[in-house]
Amino acid sequence: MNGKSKYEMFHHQSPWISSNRRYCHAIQRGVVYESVSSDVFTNLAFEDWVYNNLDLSTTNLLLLWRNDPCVVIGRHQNPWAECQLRQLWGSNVKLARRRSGGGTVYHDLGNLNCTFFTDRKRYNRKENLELITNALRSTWPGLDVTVSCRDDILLDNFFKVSGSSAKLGRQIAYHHCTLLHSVNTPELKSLLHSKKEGLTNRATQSVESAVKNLSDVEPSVRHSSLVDVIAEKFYSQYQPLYENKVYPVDPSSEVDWPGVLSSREELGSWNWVYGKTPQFSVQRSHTDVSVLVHVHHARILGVVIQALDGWIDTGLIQELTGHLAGTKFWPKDVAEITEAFLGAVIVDADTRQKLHLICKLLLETLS
Ligand SMILES: Nc1ncnc2c1ncn2[C@@H]1O[C@H](COP(=O)(O)OP(=O)(O)OP(=O)(O)O)[C@@H](O)[C@H]1O
Repeated sequence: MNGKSKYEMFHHQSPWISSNRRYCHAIQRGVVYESVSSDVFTNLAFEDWVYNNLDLSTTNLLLLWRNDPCVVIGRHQNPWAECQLRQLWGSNVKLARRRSGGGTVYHDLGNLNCTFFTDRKRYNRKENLELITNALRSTWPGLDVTVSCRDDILLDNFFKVSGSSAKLGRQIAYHHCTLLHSVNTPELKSLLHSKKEGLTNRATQSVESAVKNLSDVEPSVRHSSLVDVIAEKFYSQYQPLYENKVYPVDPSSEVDWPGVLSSREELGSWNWVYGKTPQFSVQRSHTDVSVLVHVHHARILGVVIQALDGWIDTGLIQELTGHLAGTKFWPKDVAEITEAFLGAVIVDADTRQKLHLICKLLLETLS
C-alpha cells in the first residue's frame, strides 16, 4: 500500500469520496445506509466491498438491506443438506452462500437485514442486538423481544425473529442479522426443511427453530417503520447530534464502489454457491443394490455401487463409475452421462433393467 493507510488510498482514489459528494459522510462516527437493491448477490457483494475497502476506525456503519426471495447458506454449509433443492430449483427463489459462517436462513422482502460494520476492536454483537431489541420495545411495547445466549432475537422467549453471523478481519468486522417482520413463513419452513436421508456431512449444520413474524404480534410493524426506528436508535447511540438520516445507496454502482460487480459475479457463480460445499457423501439404496456417491467441491469424487455377488457384471459398473468421476454433482450433468451410457451399452433386458435402477438411484442422490 506504499505506506498509505487504507483510508488515504480510498480517499484519494475512490470516486465516491473524491467526486461523489453524496457519500462524503463516511468519517462520521455513525452512519446508516439503506441499499436500494433487492438482489441478494449485489447486497452481499456490497458488504464485501465495504469490508475490503473502508477504514472504519472512527465510524460505525449500519447497512440495512433486504432481498427478493432467497435461501442464504453459511460459508461452510452444504446446500444439499440444508434445503429442499428440488423445490428451490423449480421456484423463483435464489440460493446464495454468504461469506460469514453460521446456518441457513430464508429471506424475502418481509425480512430486514442489518449489517453492523465496525473497527475490529469495537465489534460487539450483543450491543448491536440490544440496540435492535431496545428500538423494537420502545416503539412497540407489546413486542416481548430478548437476545438469547445463541445471539438469536426471540419473541415471547420462544419464537426466533432474528439470527446472526459475523465476519471478523484483522482491522474491520461485520455482524449481520436478520429480522423477520412479514416473511412468507410457509415458504421458509418448506424450503429449509431438509435432514436429507443418507447424507454424511461434516459441514456446519443449521439449528432449526420455531419462527414468527413481528407483524403477527404488532400489525403496524413494517419495513419502513423498522428502518426508521433502528436508524434512530443507532444515531442516538453513536452520533447523537447528527440528523437521523438513512442514506440510500446503490450497491450495483461500479462508479461508486469499483470492483463490486466482479464480486457480485463471483458470489452468484456456481463455483461459489455450490462449489464451496465441504466434502460429503450421499447414499441411496434399493433391496438389491445401493449407490454411494462421494462429492468434493460439488464434483463427484467417486461412486461405490454395492450389490450381491453376481447381481450385475462388475465390468459394467466400473465403466459407469469411471464416466462419472470428476463430473459436476448436478442433475443435468449426471443425467447426460447416465443417458449416454444407457444409450451405448449393449446388454440383455434384465441387465438393462438393473442399470436403469442404478442410474435412477444415482439421480435421486442429487436433490
Ligand atoms: N430470516 C430468518 N431469520 C431468523 N430465523 C430464520 C430465518 N430464516 C430461517 N430461520 C430459522 O433459523 C434457522 C437457522 O438458524 P441457525 O442458528 O442455524 O443460523 P443463523 O441464525 O444464520 O446463524 P448462527 O448459526 O450463527 O446462529 C432455520 O432453520 C430457521 O428455523
